[in-house]
Amino acid sequence: MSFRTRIKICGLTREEDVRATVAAGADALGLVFYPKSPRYVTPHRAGELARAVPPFVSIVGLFVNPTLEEVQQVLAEAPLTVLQFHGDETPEQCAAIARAVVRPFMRAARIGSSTQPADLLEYEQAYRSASPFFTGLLLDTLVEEYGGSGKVFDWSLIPKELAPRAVLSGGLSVHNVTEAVAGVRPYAVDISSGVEAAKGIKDAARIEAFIQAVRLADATPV
Ligand SMILES: O=C(O)c1ccccc1N[C@@H]1O[C@H](COP(=O)(O)O)[C@@H](O)[C@H]1O
Repeated sequence: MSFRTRIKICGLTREEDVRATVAAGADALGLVFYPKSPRYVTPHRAGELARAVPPFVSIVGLFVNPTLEEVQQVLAEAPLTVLQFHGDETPEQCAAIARAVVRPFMRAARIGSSTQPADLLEYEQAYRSASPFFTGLLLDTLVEEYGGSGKVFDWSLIPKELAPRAVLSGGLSVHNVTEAVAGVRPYAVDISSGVEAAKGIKDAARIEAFIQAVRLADATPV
């Protein structure tokens, strides 16, 4: 039996993109609450988009260095399943927010040329020991802006033991995701710019092709 890599499509801003993401078979969709992102949605808009999400599809709220009040404002309007911290949040800050709002969280690890595989295991351990609400690392590329860059990092830096519990992101697309999944075997993949027609505007055909490409890798023997 082959493993089914989980798939998150991030940065949705329109109902039609939510519907296309769900119809294509994604496990999760991401809403961005970082005001400087071209994919930013207000808490109210997030609530509207969430109405198009059926049961068993997770809604991930992406935050960059939020205050507890900002997260609470979103949760007052939109039923987020999981929080994604994608800034400079310490283990203690993530733990405090997650505990206060009673939500599991993922933490982005931004990987650059000087990152060592052991750094990632240490980083994961720091968040794991800080909170029972920590569910895993999301591996992204270190760039000047916080994320959504469409840039790939060196996947060989991912420790073999970390991959099955990590979310792989950063510059994924239909062109490289089969190789990424077959080579890294992550728990999940996450994509934003690679399935866009323009920033914040998703393309249904690209979402579908991306998911097919992941399933192709899932069917490839390890
Ligand atoms: O999407 C954004 O605008 C964004 C803003 C701030 C932090 C993270 C952001 N997106 C996340 O970045 C990674 C990689 O995205 P891409 O596929 O390379 O475009 C992904 O996890 C998004 O959720």
